[in-house]
Amino acid sequence: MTPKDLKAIVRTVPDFPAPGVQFRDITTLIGHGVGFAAAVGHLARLAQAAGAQAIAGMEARGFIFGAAVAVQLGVGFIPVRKPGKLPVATLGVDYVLEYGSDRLEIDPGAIAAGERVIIVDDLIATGGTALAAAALLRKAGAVVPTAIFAIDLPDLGGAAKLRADGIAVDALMQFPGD
Ligand SMILES: O=P(O)(O)OC[C@H]1O[C@H](OP(=O)(O)OP(=O)(O)O)[C@H](O)[C@@H]1O
Ligand SMILES: Nc1ncnc2[nH]cnc12
Repeated sequence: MTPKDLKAIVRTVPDFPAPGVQFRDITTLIGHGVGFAAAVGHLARLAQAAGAQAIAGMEARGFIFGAAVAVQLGVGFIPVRKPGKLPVATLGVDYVLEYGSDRLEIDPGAIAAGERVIIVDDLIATGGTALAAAALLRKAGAVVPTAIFAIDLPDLGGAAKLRADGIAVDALMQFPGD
């Protein structure tokens, strides 16, 4: 299936989780066996082209795509977690979302110095989550050249912010758009 076919499977839910937000829901995409496999295949090709030595994914939706991509490439997966979940001393950062704020944490021991880590997530909106993840991974010694998303919401400016921070951005589809 092409990225355009995949876009037709993503569900849009208006006014969730707050009035005015068009929620781009991947539940319908990952529930479609052929579509999910195709999405992971496209993301894995992009991550391989970026020279992935490891994949990092953000809890929770980033785990779905990131872990699948890591398995497909035969590289390790680094979980970027919501607060209080990791059983070791963590590196953490607070960040702002399209509809709230949160905190991300990683185990710094999960990253080898100079390792080329590619970020994979379901969606980029304001870029707050991906920038926070990149900052954490870099602090732990990783090189973060590229971030890859199933969905980009370019009007919210996240991809542009990542590029300004020196991170290449790839996505399978954009909303709104063709
Ligand atoms: O570019 P941003 O404005 O930071 O938004 C994108 C992030 O928002 C969503 O996660 P969310 O924090 O809603 O958590 P979830 O994966 O647990 O649903 C999505 O999965 C991205 O990680
Ligand atoms: N509009 C949106 N749809 C789905 N997930 C999101 N995360 C941040 N903004 C989002």
